[in-house]
Amino acid sequence: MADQPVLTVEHLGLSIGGARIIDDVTLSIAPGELLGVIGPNGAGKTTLFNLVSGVLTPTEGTVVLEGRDVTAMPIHRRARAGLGRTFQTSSLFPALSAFENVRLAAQVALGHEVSLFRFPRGTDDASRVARDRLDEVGLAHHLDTEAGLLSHGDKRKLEIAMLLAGEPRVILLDEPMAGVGSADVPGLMEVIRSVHRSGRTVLMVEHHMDVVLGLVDRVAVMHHGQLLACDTPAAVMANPLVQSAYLGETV
Ligand SMILES: Nc1ncnc2c1ncn2[C@@H]1O[C@H](COP(=O)(O)OP(=O)(O)OP(=O)(O)O)[C@@H](O)[C@H]1O
Repeated sequence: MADQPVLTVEHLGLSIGGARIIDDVTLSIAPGELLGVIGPNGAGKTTLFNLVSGVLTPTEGTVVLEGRDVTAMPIHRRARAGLGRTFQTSSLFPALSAFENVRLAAQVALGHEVSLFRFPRGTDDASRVARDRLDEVGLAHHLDTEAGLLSHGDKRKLEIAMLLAGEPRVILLDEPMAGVGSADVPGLMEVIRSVHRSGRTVLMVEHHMDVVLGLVDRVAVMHHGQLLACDTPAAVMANPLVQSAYLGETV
C-alpha cells in the first residue's frame, strides 16, 4: 500500500458568516512527497493550512491522516498523531540557547519531564535528539547561541529542528521564508530539501513562487478559496487558468 496517501483533504469547505473562505478543496499527499501550496494574496492558503493542522475546523469535508479521520481532532492531538507544524510567528524561547530550545521540544515529544536543568548538555535521550536535529538543519555550530541572536534564516532552521524533534510523519511548513533575508533563502531551501530527501512528507505554504517551484514535487494553486490546479511545477506554470489567476503578478 505504498501509494496510499499519507494525508488527504476531501471536499473541504469553510464558510464564515456569508463568506466562502475555502470552497470544496480535495487533494492528497503521497508518502515522501513535498507538496507546495501557492496562490495570490487572499487565495485561502493560510486558511487551508489551518484547517489541515487543526487550528480551524471546516464547515464541510474531512481531513484524513494515514487513513484516520482527524477532522474533529484538536491541534495538539493531531500533532501527537504525527502531524507537525511550524508557525509564521516564532515559537522560540529567545533567551535560551538553540540546544536548549530543541532539547525542550524533544523532552515534550519523548514525554519526559520538561526541565532545563537536568542533564545539561548530557547524554540523556532529549540531549541526543537535540544534537542530531541541530546537526540535521546545519546549526551544529550554534548549539550555545541564544535563539534570539540567530539570523531570521537560522531561527527558521531552529524551528524546523524543534519540529523534527517530535518525529512528525507529516511536516507542515507555514511560509518558511517569511521575514527571511534573501541571503538566507538558499540555505533554508537546502534544509527543506534535505528534510524532504530524508523521506519525510512535507506540505508547505509559501508566498514566494520561485522558492516553491524550486523545491516541490507538485504544487497546489489556490484562488478565491478553490483549488485551481494541482500538478508538477512545469504543468502548473503552463496552465492558462493559473496564468490568468496571477495576471498582474509574476508567475
Ligand atoms: N476569520 C475570517 N473571517 C472573515 N474572512 C476571513 C477570515 N479568515 C480569512 N478570511 C478571508 O479569507 C480569504 C483567504 O484568507 P487567507 O489568509 O487564507 O489567504 P492567503 O492566501 O493565505 O493570503 P496571503 O497570501 O495574503 O496570506 C481572505 O479574503 C481573508 O480576508
